[in-house]
Parts: sequence; structure tokens; C-alpha cells
Amino acid sequence: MLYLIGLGLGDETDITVKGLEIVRRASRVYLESYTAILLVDVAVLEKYYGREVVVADREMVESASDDILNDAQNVDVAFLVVGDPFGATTHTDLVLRARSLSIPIKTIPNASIMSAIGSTGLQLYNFGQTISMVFFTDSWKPASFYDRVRENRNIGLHTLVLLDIKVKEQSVENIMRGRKIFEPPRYMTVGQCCSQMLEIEEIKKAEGEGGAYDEESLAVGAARVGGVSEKFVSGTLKQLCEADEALGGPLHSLVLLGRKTHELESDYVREFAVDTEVWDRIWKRDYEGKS
Ligand SMILES: C[S@@+](CC[C@H](N)C(=O)[O-])C[C@H]1O[C@@H](n2cnc3c(N)ncnc32)[C@H](O)[C@@H]1O
Repeated sequence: MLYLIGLGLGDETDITVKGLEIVRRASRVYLESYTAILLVDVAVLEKYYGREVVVADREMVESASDDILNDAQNVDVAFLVVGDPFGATTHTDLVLRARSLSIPIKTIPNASIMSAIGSTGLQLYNFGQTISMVFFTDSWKPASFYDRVRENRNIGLHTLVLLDIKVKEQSVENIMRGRKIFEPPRYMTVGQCCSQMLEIEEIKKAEGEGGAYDEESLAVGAARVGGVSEKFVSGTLKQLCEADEALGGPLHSLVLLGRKTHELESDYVREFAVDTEVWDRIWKRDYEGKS
């Protein structure tokens, strides 16, 4: 059996009892290491589980899945995913490959950023489409997220923005020279995300297609949700460009508020405001009574 086991978002103790029992008896245990990170080291997981954990990078999962699935018709294999195995990551390829080999599959769910973001005080009912923000380069600034934000905002809904993670990246020079040297991992911050969103808004405005949001749109930045050092900071997109120090280390996510925000949601999120006077002024002007 192939078990896809969610680890939740915090530390080694967030695995469910059901998941832990499977990990302890499985023949092999893999940890998917490239779509999200847990807030503790693999060594801590290994000690807690009492098992060796093989770190599976993208290459191993996508190109060498035979190793992971080897003999899983007869023995139990645990594939650990940070958060929920089907929360913003699906590993469909691995599951389809297992199916094609007649390997039975079972999922053990856990908390995902898609649900834990509710601890900002924003109601999950009021969220629209989730988007992903990737790191821009000098020549590549993908703006496909923009229309989905506009659609959410047009019907008053919040937008959860998941931020890029780059692990095991190679520079073009190292690829050209055939050198297997990897860049240090990079995790997009709320500040980088807000700057990129405002950059795209400027481009759209110049093209006569702007207006999905602006510098004074209200948002909340969330860091290490579910961990002991979880942190939220709210403010305008412009203010959140400077919020990285207050938020601290990875992982970060952002929620852009929709105009149908309920007063209770605003009261809750306001507690994290960089500047409550600015928050109140913009809330009264642009959001209050719009639901
Ligand atoms: C591809 S999603 C992974 C989803 C994961 N399987 C889950 O269910 O939560 C990765 C992105 O989710 C967000 N994220 C994941 N865990 C987070 C956390 N604890 N706090 C804040 N953001 C988080 C970050 O933006 C990160 O880059």
C-alpha cells in the first residue's frame, strides 16, 4: 500500500496518530521536500518517529518514482507531505503511476495552509480562487494571477496567495557547464509578493486594464502558520512591502481582502495591523458596508 500522509504545518508532533502508526510500521518512509517545508529538521522527525526518513526531491518523485513505489503492492510505503497531501499539492503523477502498477493507495489527511489560513480571522467561506506567486526575473514577470484576483475582487471575495519556493535550483551557468551545484533554497516573502503585485498593477494600469487592487488595498501576511512562532501582520499592500522583518522566517502566505469582508473579520485582522489608524481609515472608506 502507498500511504500519502499529511504532516500538518507545525512541527513533528502535528502528524495524526493514524499517520504515526503507519510511519512506524511502514517498510520505507519518504518525505516530499520541495512543495513546502516543515518548521523542524528531518533529524527531529526521524527521532520522533523512530524511523529513517528518505528526503525525496522533485527529481526523485517525478522521474524516479519507481524507487518509491518499488514492491508497494506487497509492503507499506509512507510518503509524507507537509500540510495536507491534497492541499495545494496533489502528487497526481505519483498516484496515477501507483494505480497503473495496481498499488493500493490511502490518504491520511491533515491541516493545510488552505484551511489553517482561517486563523487570520478571515472566514474560509469568503475566499475565492487561490493563486500562486512565482519569483519574477528581469525578463519574466508572469501576470496570469491578475485576472483571477480581479474575478475574486469583483465578487467581493478574499484571495489566498501562495508564495514561490525554489529548492535545488541550478544557475544557467552551472547547467551549461554540466556542474551539479545547487543554489541555496529561496522562499518568497510577503514583502516580495506585495512588491511584485504592485509592479503588475502598474503595468496593467499603463495598458488601461488596471484596477483589480492598488497600494491601499488591505491584506494580511501570515508566517509559519500552525507553528509556535506563527505571526500575522496586516495593512495595505504598500505597508506589507516592508513587513518581512516583523513576519520573520519562512514560510509566508498573503491574503488580499475582498470588499465583502464582514466587520467581525476586520475587527480580528485589525489586531495585527501595522498602523490601526490607517487600517480604520481605509476600512471605513473602501470596505465597511460593502457586503
Ligand atoms: C504548494 S503549497 C503547499 C501546500 C501544503 N501541501 C499544504 O497543504 O499546506 C506551499 C505554499 O503554501 C504556503 N504555506 C505552506 N505552509 C505554510 C505555513 N505554515 N505558513 C504560511 N504559509 C504556508 C506558502 O506560501 C508555501 O510556499
